[in-house]
Amino acid sequence: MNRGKHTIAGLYVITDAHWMPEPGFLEKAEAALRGGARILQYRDKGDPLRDGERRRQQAGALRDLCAQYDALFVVNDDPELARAVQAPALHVGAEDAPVAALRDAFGPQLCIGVSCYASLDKARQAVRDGADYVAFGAFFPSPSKPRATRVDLHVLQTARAELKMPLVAIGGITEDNGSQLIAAGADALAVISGVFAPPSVGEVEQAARHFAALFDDSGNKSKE
Ligand SMILES: Cc1ncc(COP(=O)(O)OP(=O)(O)O)c(N)n1
Ligand SMILES: Cc1ncsc1CCOP(=O)(O)O
Ligand SMILES: [Mg+2]
Repeated sequence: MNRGKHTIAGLYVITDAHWMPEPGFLEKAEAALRGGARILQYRDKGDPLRDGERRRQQAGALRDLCAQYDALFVVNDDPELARAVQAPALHVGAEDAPVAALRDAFGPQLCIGVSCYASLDKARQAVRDGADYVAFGAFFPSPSKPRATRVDLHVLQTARAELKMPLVAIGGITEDNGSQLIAAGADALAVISGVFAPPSVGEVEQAARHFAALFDDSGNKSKE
């Protein structure tokens, strides 16, 4: 499905300050885009007030990078930051602003993604409230968020059968286990450590390339 000119499909990478320390943060992000990531989320768990300037700088740089690679840029959690850098997309979860209020405040142009964990009811509500995609997970143990709710594959299969909405899978996704999520109905795989844990930009690009190839092998789901 499209929001503007972007399709919610393919490799969806999420930044992480632990795996992407400065210096080198932007270089790793660009390596993932070079490797074929179609969506990039800026996820920074710093304090929006204390770290505001750094967050605006990093988000602005990532927005420009995504435009250069024709990838969708997503801000996590923070509607003010999304507005400040004119991000085309925002991702929210249970502790963040409600989708209906965001849709009212931002209008139809903003792409809004919603975390639904293991809950089909949350996904149904998100669809009613105007979400553009829903995310389920964690499907596997996550090195980046070890306490994340675990989700069974059948939740994704049921969502696929019921919802006419792009589905994103997240949590402990690797080059080895990703294809079963695509087979179960995921349109996009959201990945942190599987792409960004390797120390060098060359390895990050290579990891992204391997994830992106999972979509080519499964009927070109990443293409229109
Ligand atoms: C694509 C995607 N899916 C899920 C999440 C998790 O969102 P949330 O539950 O709000 O947790 P935090 O990421 O904010 O810690 C996500 N960010 N992206
Ligand atoms: C933000 C988030 N929400 C559920 S799992 C997760 C982290 C995913 O990171 P990784 O790909 O390293 O498991
Ligand atoms: Mg959140």
